[in-house]
Amino acid sequence: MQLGVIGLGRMGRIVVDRSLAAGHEVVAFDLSAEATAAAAEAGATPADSVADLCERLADGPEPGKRIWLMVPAGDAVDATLAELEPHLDDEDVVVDGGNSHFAESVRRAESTAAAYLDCGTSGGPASAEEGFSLMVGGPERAYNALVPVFDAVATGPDGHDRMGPAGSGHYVKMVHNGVEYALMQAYGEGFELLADGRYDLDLEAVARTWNNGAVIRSWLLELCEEAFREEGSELGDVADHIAGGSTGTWTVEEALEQEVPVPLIYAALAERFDSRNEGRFSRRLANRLRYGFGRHEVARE
Ligand SMILES: NC(=O)C1=CN([C@@H]2O[C@H](COP(=O)(O)OP(=O)(O)OC[C@H]3O[C@@H](n4cnc5c(N)ncnc54)[C@H](O)[C@@H]3O)[C@@H](O)[C@H]2O)C=CC1
Ligand SMILES: O=C(CO)[C@H](O)[C@H](O)COP(=O)(O)O
Repeated sequence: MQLGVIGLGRMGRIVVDRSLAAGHEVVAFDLSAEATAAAAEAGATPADSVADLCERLADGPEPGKRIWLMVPAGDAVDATLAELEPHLDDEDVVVDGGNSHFAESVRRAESTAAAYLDCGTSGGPASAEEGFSLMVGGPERAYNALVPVFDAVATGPDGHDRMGPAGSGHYVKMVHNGVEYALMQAYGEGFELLADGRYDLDLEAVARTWNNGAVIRSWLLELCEEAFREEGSELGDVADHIAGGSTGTWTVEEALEQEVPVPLIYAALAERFDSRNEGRFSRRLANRLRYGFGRHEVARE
């Protein structure tokens, strides 16, 4: 099958490489000429613009174009779709494999001439070898048409499925990320207690032991083991600062709208925000208020 891939960064390159390895033909484009050249070296046909990519796909053996977007979520997706639109018709399928907000995906699906698949992608760059987990939303016909590509990009046939109509793929991925936040927070709290608790522990050994048969074994726990192995039990100079947070924010916003309690996910998100604050105002105020009501000493910087 012939596939166009737009966006050849950490994730898009894996889509290219795994598709090529499965025998698909790939036409690749990135705003970065170096990224496009690197994909060409790996065996893809380079395109020098979105229009050029569409022309090269139009020459393909199967009717209709299949185009996978792996650009940053937000404006880049709309900008790419705006360039694609004059070249699209209802035989074409566009996949957005990035972390787009599900409501944006519904809007995009309604406004493009092509069949639109919103595809939540999990596994990250570490999945280059094994393949991703793909959560796909959109028309069944388009999903079925892309199955050979999904088989290649995912871990295999069990690594992808159609979740439901437009938006549902990115909706499931959004919730997946909320769960990811909560799991990271739970492991973080447990290891913090072990690090600051009664025993002088080798946390890599703890994580390794847990990863071998324990109820709480998981890939995230394997990544904890790797982090302690590479940084040490004290985590070396790793900063007390967590970036990102958009997908967790969306999960909490949606939970509020649906009136579903997600206190663990919210707590993990709040920890992220807190990590970016030096000297939390609320804590400073509480410090001062204890003097107000109890004449307790005010700690000062
Ligand atoms: N890195 C990760 O662990 C994961 C990332 N994602 C999502 O996948 C998407 C891509 O992420 P990454 O590959 O990590 O980002 P990246 O920053 O490594 O790569 C993005 C690529 O898109 C290119 N690009 C940007 N705007 C473009 C445009 N208008 N036309 C053509 N190319 C353009 C950039 O030059 C860059 O090469 C994002 O939505 C991200 O949230 C999803 C799951 C995991
Ligand atoms: O989707 C992911 C993992 O599943 C990506 O790593 C994503 O970039 C995480 O973003 P954030 O931590 O800012 O929500």
